[in-house]
Amino acid sequence: MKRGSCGMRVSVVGLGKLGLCTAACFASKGHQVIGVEKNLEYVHALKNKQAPIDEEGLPELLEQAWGNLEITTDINIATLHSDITLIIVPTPSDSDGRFTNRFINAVLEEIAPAIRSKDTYHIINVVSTVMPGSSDQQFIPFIESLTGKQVNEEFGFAYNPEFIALGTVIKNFMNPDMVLIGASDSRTADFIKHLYETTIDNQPHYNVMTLVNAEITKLSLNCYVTMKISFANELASICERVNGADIDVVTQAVGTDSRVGRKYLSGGLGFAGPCFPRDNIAFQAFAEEFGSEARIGKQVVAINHNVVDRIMNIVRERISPRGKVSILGLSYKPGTHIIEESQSIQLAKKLLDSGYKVVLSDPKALPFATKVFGEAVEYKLNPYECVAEAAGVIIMTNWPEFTQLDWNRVSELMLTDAVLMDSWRMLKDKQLKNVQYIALGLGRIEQEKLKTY
Ligand SMILES: NC(=O)C1=CN([C@@H]2O[C@H](COP(=O)(O)OP(=O)(O)OC[C@H]3O[C@@H](n4cnc5c(N)ncnc54)[C@H](O)[C@@H]3O)[C@@H](O)[C@H]2O)C=CC1
Ligand SMILES: O=C(O)[C@H]1O[C@H](OP(=O)(O)OP(=O)(O)OC[C@H]2O[C@@H](n3ccc(=O)[nH]c3=O)[C@H](O)[C@@H]2O)[C@H](O)[C@@H](O)[C@@H]1O
Repeated sequence: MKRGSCGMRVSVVGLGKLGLCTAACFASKGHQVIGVEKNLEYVHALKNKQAPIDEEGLPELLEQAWGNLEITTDINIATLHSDITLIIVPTPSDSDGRFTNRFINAVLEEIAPAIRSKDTYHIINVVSTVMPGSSDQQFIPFIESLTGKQVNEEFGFAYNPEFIALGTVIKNFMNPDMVLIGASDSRTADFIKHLYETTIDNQPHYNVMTLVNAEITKLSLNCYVTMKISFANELASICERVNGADIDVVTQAVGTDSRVGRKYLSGGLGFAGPCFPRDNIAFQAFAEEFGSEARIGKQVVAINHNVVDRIMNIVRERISPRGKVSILGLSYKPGTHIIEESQSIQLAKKLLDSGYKVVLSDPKALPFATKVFGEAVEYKLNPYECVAEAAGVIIMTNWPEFTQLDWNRVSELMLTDAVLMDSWRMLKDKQLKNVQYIALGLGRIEQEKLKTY
């Protein structure tokens, strides 16, 4: 990177799934970015112009970014040669469900000497998801004590979380619905707003507010979206009991009302992954800390857990114990290998506990599943091998690869009159022979119609 070129001077600490994409987005639009990472494997790959993580569009974006993107392990240099530091390190959940700030605090300790020595106004911008109250009660007093400097006099502080989903990180970053800026003062807020205005491709809402309101907003939005998912899943469980009912017809119509919206309203497996489940638990812990109770949140989580129980009930009703059950899809959503909180993994555990023989297939997640199950289950990359001689096949993750399978061949490979369960109704328009087809969210008459289609 040529120092002194135009653009704002930005350092990004933590070049993981979110941080690397963020650094590359800013650099690709001409900002001078210094990325700091402590994982030496990542640093080595990046210095060799390789992306160490798998994210759609990242290699191409890095090609545009390299001229403005420097990679280092030296946080001191990065802070000295930038005007704003974005902190995007993990905030794992503690056993009480609260996010821990220990990695952020470690970064604050590391950048403090450089901030202390600077005679310019430096902005510290936390992007990681944190518990409400963290900025005012912990981070700002901590920085003041480490640097001897006064917030809003000699440094600015911001909380500026992203609303992006894995697999679409770059697209979401460049085209957000909103940019959320919690800031200690207007100078800090204006700086960050300008940084986004000169980077992103659309004109989103800029929601500028106090730090604590931004912290609450981040968690609230994720909890609201999961509430929509659980609403759809509860509706799906009701539709299943009603002759002729079809969850998709209902949710698609409900979603056309602009007060509701169609996104995240598909009845299906429910939410999983590294963000939504833990955000709900953290929101409950936050409410309880302030003497309140997140009553809706508790139900959202309970309904989410119930999806696997609904599937297990159908398995127990229709497949005798010791029968072979094949699970198609293990990752928490298509396009990723991540199995954190995945309902497929929970289902496989319950099947094993109930004495079924379990075979797993997934385009990307098998190596990660082996760490969970060892030799207790069978693994088949080829879905046709996975379903052979199965008394039950359950489609869990909605990988497009599964829709494209030859389903006549699948049903021939399965035992005669075996159970085929479809969590996302991917096969509802297909002609299926010799199987008991059961789709979550479809009432009984609807299922019969499909069988004789
Ligand atoms: N991944 C996502 O799509 C989203 C993540 N978030 C939040 O962003 C934060 C980061 O998440 P991810 O990027 O997924 O985590 P990640 O684990 O993929 O990346 C974090 C990176 O920070 C590095 N790191 C930790 N301490 C460091 C230090 N002192 N100096 C330099 N590097 C350091 C780690 O080595 C790692 O590469 C979390 O709070 C997460 O909840 C929020 C929205 C979306
Ligand atoms: O705070 C975070 O870290 C991020 O968490 C989620 O991102 P992510 O977990 O990557 O994935 P999503 O694509 O949103 O999917 C989450 C889960 O919801 C499920 N889902 C989604 C949509 C739906 O209608 N139903 C449903 O069950 C998916 O199957 C998946 O398990 C949010 O979508 C991001 O806005 C947020 O920034």
